[in-house]
Amino acid sequence: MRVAYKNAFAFLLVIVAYVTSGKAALMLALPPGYAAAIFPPAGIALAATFIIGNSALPSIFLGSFLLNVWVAYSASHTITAISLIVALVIAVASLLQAALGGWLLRRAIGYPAAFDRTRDVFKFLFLTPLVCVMSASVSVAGLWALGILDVDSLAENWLSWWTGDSLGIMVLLPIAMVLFGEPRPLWKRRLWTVAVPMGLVFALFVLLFLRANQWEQDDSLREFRQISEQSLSQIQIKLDEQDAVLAGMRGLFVHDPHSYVSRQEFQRFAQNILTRFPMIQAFEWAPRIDSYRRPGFEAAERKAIRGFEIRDRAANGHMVRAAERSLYFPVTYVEPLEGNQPALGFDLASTPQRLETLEKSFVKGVVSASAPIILVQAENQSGILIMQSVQLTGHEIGVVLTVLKVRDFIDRILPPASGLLHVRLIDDDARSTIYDNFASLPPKIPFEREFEFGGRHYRLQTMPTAAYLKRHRGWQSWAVLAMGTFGVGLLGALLLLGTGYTARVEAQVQHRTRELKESEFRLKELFKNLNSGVAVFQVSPEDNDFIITDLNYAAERIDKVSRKDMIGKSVVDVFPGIREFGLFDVLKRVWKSGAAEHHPVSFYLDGRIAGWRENYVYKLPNGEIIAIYDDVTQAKQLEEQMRRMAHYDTLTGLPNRALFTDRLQQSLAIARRNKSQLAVMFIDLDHFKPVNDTLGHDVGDLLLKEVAVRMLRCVREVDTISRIGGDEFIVLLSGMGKEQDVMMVAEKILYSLDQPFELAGHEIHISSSIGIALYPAHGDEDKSLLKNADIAMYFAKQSGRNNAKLFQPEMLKGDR
Ligand SMILES: Nc1nc2c(ncn2[C@@H]2O[C@H](COP(=O)(O)OP(=O)(O)OP(=O)(O)O)[C@@H](O)[C@H]2O)c(=O)[nH]1
Repeated sequence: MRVAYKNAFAFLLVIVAYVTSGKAALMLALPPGYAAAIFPPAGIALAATFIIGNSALPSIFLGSFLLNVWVAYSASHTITAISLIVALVIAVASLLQAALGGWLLRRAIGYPAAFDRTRDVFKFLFLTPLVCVMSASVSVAGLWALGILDVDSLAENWLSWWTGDSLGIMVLLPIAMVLFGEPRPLWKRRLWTVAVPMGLVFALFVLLFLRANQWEQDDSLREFRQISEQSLSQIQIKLDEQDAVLAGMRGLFVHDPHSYVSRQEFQRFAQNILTRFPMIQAFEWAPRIDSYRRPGFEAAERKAIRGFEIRDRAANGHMVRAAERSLYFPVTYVEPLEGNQPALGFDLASTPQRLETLEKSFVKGVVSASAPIILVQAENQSGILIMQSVQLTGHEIGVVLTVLKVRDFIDRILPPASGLLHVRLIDDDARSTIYDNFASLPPKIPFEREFEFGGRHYRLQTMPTAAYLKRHRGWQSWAVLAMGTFGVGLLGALLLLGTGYTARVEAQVQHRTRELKESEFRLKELFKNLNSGVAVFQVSPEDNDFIITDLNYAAERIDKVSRKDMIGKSVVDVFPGIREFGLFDVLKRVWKSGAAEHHPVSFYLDGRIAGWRENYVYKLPNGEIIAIYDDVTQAKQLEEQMRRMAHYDTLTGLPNRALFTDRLQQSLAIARRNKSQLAVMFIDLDHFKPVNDTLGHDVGDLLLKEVAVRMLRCVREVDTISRIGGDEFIVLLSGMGKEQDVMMVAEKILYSLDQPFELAGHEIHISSSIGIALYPAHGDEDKSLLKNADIAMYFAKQSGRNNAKLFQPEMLKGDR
């Protein structure tokens, strides 16, 4: 329902816009012909097929047809078959052009169309004149075939048709797009930036055109007015001559010595004048005859003219013997007789118009003209009688008159250039047109003059003929409008490009802004939720400090600070330790060089990791310095623990066997090079098991730890003691070669461990057995030395415990 309503609206709109804009444009057209400088309907039609598609074609056809019927009707006030055919031909041409144009534009540019790229606008400007070849060619050919246009004017008409259509499209299509085109948002915005400026400039050019056209028409009608004035004065001169002629004739009658002018005298006089005034149809003399004189008068005249009698015209038009009246004015003399015979004997008093003229001429005594009458001697055109009363001696009176056949009279006296104008002569008193060769009815009569003759009021109207207008056609105003319209079209193209470019840039800016916002949002979220601390710095104005400009939540958490207390503060003020940890130098270096740096900061308590931070410092393109940092203390502590577990005994903290072996091998390598000696001790606690068994494993552990402490006191720092399992320890005494020295250390250990231990409220007694092997005497590598020390320890156990035994090679044999 909505769609149907919309379609019906579009259908009607196209027709109404087509017809009204077309009529307006043709009013601007140069007469004669169809040369409208701009023909907006062509633009409306193309816009309709471009925007709506081929479904707009019926309304275009109908619009064009109605427009052309209207145009034909307003020129002639009738609708003829030929004007319908002309309208049909032009409608078909318009339809073909709109279909072709719409199809071409949709193919070349596509729809919806933004017209925002130079390429598209050029396509539009190029295709428009090409498409307009269609209607101009079909229409002009059709008008020629129908005989409306002659061959000579074909080129001129084609050109103006084509120009009008092209300019109509160039101006109207952008405006139609602004009003109805897609994409709507873009075209809507172009109302003020494209349509209004184009409309204003176009209106300006139309005003200029109208002004120029006015001047041009005034100019071109100057000759027409001159010829019209000439024609008027010619008519007046010729009429005034009638006056003179009749005065002469009257003189003939008045001054005749016998007071009687014979038929021969009249004939001689009249013939003389007729040769000088050929446009006079007849000269006549009509005396007044009272009814009592009628028989005598008729009898006398019959002597000269056979069958003469006073006559008048019957209702059927035939001349009959006049009825009895008190007086008559019978036409008695007529010159030339030939062609005027029916007038002989005709009673001028028998018709009201003639009688009225007679009376006027007698009353006023001057020449009087009759209203247009149908002559008795020439029924095919109207005539005028011009009468002059004559008073003869005595009571005799009569009239002399000339008879003018109006058409012949005017045709003869109009100037030679009169082919350039149409003339109409009106008898204002009788309200009747007595001469008319107007071809059509102009809306306004361009030349009109009133004049008086013979006591009557006449009006002369003229208008230029088609031939005149063709000769005087001025192209300046047409050129003004055509060039102006072309300029408006180009202006439109430029405005389209400009606004299209702006719209495209705006769209890009919007797109970029959205992308930036999204990216900023992501960064903000990252900044907020990142587990690492992020601090942003700016170098202080003096270049010697850094000001904190931002901190994230993680930084607040790690440094146990709040953002609002930090932002805007100097980094040195807030973190005094930053210089000490070298971080301040890092900030300075990164700020100067721009190269990112990784800077770990750690500090220890009791030889153990107490804090550890990993700092990554970068310089941002805007000069800001950003530090990303993590508190990795826990991870580092865990790492440290793991490392210790790999090399140390977890209970006593002594090196384990792996670390001991490594150190022993290193010491052996040094001893080999230095040709020095070293000693390895194997120590096993005596009676340790009962401690575990009686006091518990925990006390056993405490004892083992205390044993380690005591043993460490018995050796030098360079020596290594290792617990290798249970209650077994091994000792490396590097750089120690003399037996006595080694034995002294062994004794120290034996003594130290033999002392009672006070542990968890218990006094515990243990002792130890020690086996000793020396390098190079008892082995030259770690395994053999440890094995031999173990064997020696076995012997120490065997010999009653709490003693130390030096390895002896004999221990390998024999009983252990
Ligand atoms: N508390 C404790 N006991 C351990 C640990 N490792 C081993 N032991 C125990 O230590 C004892 C060592 O055994 P032995 O050396 O045979 O016992 P001993 O009483 O010292 O015997 P002799 O060396 O022959 O005097 C065993 O009972 C083990 O269970 C430990 O880490 N802590």
